Amino acid sequence: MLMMPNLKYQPISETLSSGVQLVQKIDTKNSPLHYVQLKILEMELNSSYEESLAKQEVCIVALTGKITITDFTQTFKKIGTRGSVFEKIPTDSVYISNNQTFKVTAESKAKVLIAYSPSTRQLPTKLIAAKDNTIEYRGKYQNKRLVHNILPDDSPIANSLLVVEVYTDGGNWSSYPPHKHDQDNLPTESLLEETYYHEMDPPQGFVFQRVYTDDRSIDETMTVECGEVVVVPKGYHPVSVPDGYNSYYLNVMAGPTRKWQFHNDPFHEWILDRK
Ligand SMILES: O=C(O)C[C@@H](O)[C@H](O)C(=O)CO
Repeated sequence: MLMMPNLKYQPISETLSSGVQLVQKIDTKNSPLHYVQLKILEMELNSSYEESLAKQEVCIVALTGKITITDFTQTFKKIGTRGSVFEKIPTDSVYISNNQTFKVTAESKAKVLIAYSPSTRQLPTKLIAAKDNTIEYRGKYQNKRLVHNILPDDSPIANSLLVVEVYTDGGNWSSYPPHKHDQDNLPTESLLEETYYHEMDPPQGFVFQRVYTDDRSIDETMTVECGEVVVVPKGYHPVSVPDGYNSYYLNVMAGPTRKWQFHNDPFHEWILDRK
């Protein structure tokens, strides 16, 4: 019998050092993913987190609060723009390439997301300022969403990582109509694994996320609560948001080629053609 992989991760609470809590950790050991890894840290004022990278690049996102990030050559002081992700304004991030050491220091209470992907080609460290995020309004009817592109596939900053924030208001659907990107078959489709870090406003809210493949070897419909992560090793991955609650999620994607070329589920693609 085929075992369905674990796709949903509840928050954890692991003290890494004084004032630094690890609240999410997705890696190749606890998930079915090979290209995407993730850590989320909750940091108290003046606490710090240091890590030496091997063959991985990172994108460090100041989800909330102010932080200083250094790779010990360049330092980006007091970056981060918001007290809550639901202020719906872009934030600052920093890209750091493989084989480097970085340190994050909290200049206020802060929540920090670190996205990882395998990398062996050194690239310059870069600040991805809030003002450099491209903002997109996608969809119509109950399929509207707001997108902040932090590391889109036309950005030359990273080797593999793609990072995007998506806001979906109550009563709407996003990552919809359902699409997938699990075939390394460009220009038709790219292979990108994906993670969803979810928050809801107000925080007692929930969303539904389905992950399914054409052959239904994966077909999971999950109730997802604030702070949880859903991983998408393959398959379609739509999200629906109940009335009264607004949804935020941050997607990290990576795969063998840094191109987001998705394939819509042909049964539901007609949704796009409505007048
Ligand atoms: O447009 C959306 O609804 C967001 C999705 O595209 C999301 O970023 C994703 O599924 C990427 O594959």
